[in-house]
Amino acid sequence: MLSEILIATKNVGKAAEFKRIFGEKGITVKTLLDLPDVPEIIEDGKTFEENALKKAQTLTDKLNMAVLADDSGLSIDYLNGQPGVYSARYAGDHNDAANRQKVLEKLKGVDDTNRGAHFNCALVVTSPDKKPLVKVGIVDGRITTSEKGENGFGYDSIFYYPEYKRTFAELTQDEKNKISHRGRAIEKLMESFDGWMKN
Ligand SMILES: O=P(O)(O)OP(=O)(O)OP(=O)(O)OC[C@H]1O[C@@H](n2cnc3c(O)ncnc32)[C@H](O)[C@@H]1O
Ligand SMILES: [Mg+2]
Repeated sequence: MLSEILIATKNVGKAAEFKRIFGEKGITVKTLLDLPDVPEIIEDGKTFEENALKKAQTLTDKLNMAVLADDSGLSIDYLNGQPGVYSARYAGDHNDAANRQKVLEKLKGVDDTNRGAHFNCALVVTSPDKKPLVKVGIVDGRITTSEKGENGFGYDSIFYYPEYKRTFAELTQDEKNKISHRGRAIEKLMESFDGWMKN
């Protein structure tokens, strides 16, 4: 059984979600926030899967251990899938508040039926001499006209989840993890993880 995993992320919000989900399974999570000397990995892939693979494989090769990477983002129908893989840097530097404002600005005056959006998450685990394990998760919602809620991170306060009639930033961490793109991808990952590790 897995007892500790390194997650190739510097994102505090993601790290918190992974810690909670894996913690419940008795798995300790380390992230790049615990390893400040690891150099920046350039995310130049065209898909979430490509980027996640690059983040995980680079660290597996460097550290010779199993690594999980998450690449995720928001795809907006009205913007033909943007910001997509550019979600982190949509408004320039990685600035969550500026990114949200840019989305709200781009959708100004667009009616409710055309505000559909999706959070995507690609998870890749790599380990020395193994084929990578890849799982994806997606959740559908729509973009609000203003920010609502204080929880979560990134685009959560402008992502409305109709089933719960709240934005992701109005959900508790447990509510979000049950239905989020990341929560769904982790669930799928856990189903195959032990078998993959043994192979
Ligand atoms: O690459 P790492 O170090 O993991 O951290 P990052 O923040 O750069 O992460 P990504 O490259 O995957 O970019 C993801 C973007 O999508 C946003 N995002 C991803 N998951 C989210 C979630 O659950 N809620 C809100 N925003 C999310 C996040 O804020 C980033 O702007
Ligand atoms: Mg990134």
